[in-house]
Amino acid sequence: MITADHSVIVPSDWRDFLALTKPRVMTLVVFTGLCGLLAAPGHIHPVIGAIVILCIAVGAGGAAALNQWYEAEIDAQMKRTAQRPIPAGRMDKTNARDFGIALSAGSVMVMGLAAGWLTAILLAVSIVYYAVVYTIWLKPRTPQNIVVGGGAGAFPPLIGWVAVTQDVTLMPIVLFAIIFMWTPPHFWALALFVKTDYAKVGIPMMPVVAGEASTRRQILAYAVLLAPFALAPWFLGGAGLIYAIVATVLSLAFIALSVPVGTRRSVEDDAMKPERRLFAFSILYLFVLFGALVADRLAAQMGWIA
Ligand code: HEM
Ligand SMILES: CC(C)=CCC/C(C)=C/CC/C(C)=C/COP(=O)(O)OP(=O)(O)O
Repeated sequence: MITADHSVIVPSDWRDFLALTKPRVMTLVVFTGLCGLLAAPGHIHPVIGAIVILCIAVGAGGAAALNQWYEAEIDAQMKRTAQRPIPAGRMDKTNARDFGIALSAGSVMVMGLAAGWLTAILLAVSIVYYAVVYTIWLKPRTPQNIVVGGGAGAFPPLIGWVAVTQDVTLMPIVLFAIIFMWTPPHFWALALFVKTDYAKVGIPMMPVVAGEASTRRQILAYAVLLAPFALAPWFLGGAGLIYAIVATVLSLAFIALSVPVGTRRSVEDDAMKPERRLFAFSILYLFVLFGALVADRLAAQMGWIA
């Protein structure tokens, strides 16, 4: 097929549609949603629970497709993103947009019918937050884009929890806050080693606008601030000792890995090892922390701990 600007589109296959949903990033989104659902007090029918998680995955995937539809031109100019289906010429932009809308609308509808409309509204808010508020409004405008926009990725555990309880209480808000505080160090560590790409396309990421030194200090500050949020489920009585121990160890490790990143003055040619290490650990951190929340809850239910 030849498009209006005379570029040739090779027909897409299912792999391209899957790539539009950013499946690797969404594994953690879905995992935190599942943990929110499993850690919530109360009971949900396993089939409904499975539908809830599927809706989070499909909704997040739809939002990611809309993000790539909107950002196709800038993705084409960045090495990291140039091979995505639209910039690589394997997907027509309109198809990507329609796919994103279908997944987003479909997931919200099914969520509403299966788990209630409060849960569906939260899913809809998170989709609009990522695809519109973050992608269209914040990302091209302010270096605080991911601080505010990161809120979108913080919704899944709240959604999973509310699907069970049908109520927004303090615990799911704390889970939201953990991911909210985690996102800046997660992303800025990466932005430090892919900075030149963002600068090229005029995205005002923190290292480009405020400079490396300031970004590094902020990474360390958020890593320290994250610790009390990570421990909050325990001191609020929503999690027990297993969680407290894991959260303490993870928080100390996260701060320890942020110190060399945050205090670094001259960056010798070492391939940004501390930054890469911190980015990789950020992902492990969230998997293990949310996993510990569920393990703690299961252990309490089994009577293994008080
Ligand atoms: C606005 C906030 C965020 C931004 C800007 C961001 C950005 C990124 C980027 C650019 C990557 C590199 C991989 C890629 O190019 O796809 C990445 C990786 C990743 N992100 Fe984030 N992220 C954000 C929030 C989150 C959230 C909330 C989660 C999940 C809770 C998450 C989970 C992951 C995972 C699991 C990876 C590794 C994917 C892989 O192995 O390739 N991110 N993130
Ligand atoms: C349920 C629901 C809707 C969840 C939303 C999940 C969410 C907001 C995840 C954020 C993670 C993500 C893909 C960031 C990429 O940022 P980017 O798009 O700026 O990165 P890019 O430069 O790779 O395009």
